[in-house]
Amino acid sequence: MAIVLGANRYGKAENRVVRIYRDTERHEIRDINVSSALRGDFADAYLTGDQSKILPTDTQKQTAYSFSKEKGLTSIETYALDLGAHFVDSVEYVKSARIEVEEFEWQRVLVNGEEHDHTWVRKGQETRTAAITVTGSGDDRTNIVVGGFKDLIILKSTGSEFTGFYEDEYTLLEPTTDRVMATSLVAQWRFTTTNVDWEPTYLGIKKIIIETFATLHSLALQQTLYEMGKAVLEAYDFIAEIRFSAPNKHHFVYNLQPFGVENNNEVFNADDRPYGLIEATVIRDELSAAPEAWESYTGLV
Ligand SMILES: O=c1[nH]c(=O)c2[nH]c(=O)[nH]c2[nH]1
Repeated sequence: MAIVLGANRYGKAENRVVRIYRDTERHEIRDINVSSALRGDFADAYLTGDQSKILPTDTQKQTAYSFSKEKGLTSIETYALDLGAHFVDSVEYVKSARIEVEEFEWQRVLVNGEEHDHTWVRKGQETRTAAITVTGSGDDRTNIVVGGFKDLIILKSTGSEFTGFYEDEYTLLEPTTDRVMATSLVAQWRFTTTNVDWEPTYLGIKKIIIETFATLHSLALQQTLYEMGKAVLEAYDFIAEIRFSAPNKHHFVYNLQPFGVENNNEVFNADDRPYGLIEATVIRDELSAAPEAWESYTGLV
């Protein structure tokens, strides 16, 4: 019985294209995960290793990024149709193209009740957390409460820079005065009392953190964390300390120059790893530490 090549297709999976429309003060964002797969006259590549009919998956990737600017990314259906038609129409060996797109939705943050021009949180709620430690009884009773949240995904498309950093012989990073800054924020704060109106306090702290992220012209994620913590401690005298863990979700400007396409901070590759991980505690220095407050049991909180 003969052995033959059956169904086959190939392409580039999961290109993380972020397109910012920034022609006016009020930016728009489209954030997608796009994959392309081609079927056609590709048997030679499998059977003999002849690649002469193969449009590289790298080329498919470049096209996905460039089309977000050349054709625009205002609806994923049109974008996907444009991309698919391009592969089928321009490469004679391609008989069909499948384009799959996931779109991540973002919601504008409110600052003083008004929609912000260039800061969003990812749709889908963050997870609220609490960890308490009760020790002793009667007059010896202590209650330590830590509130917080995790997975608050927040992004600003301008108002962030990173310059003037220490450089050595391995430094390649170029300074930038205008970049996308995004993180999946974890924040935890320790209360000095249990006499707290928990619900409005949670909402109030979250609001301060989001508003500070949006409005502070950031010189680094480090500075943003400190200013967010400081603002929370200034607003709530019963918070002793706040801790942040913030992965720097890098958005690298995609190089479209080889295709003669201008990219003025409009098309980004949202890289998932490696990521910078910036952590900080902001604390009132007159208060004693409470190390047991931070001894995680599950690792979840
Ligand atoms: O806000 C930042 N802090 C850093 O420490 C850092 N390092 C880096 O490469 N990019 C950034 N961004």
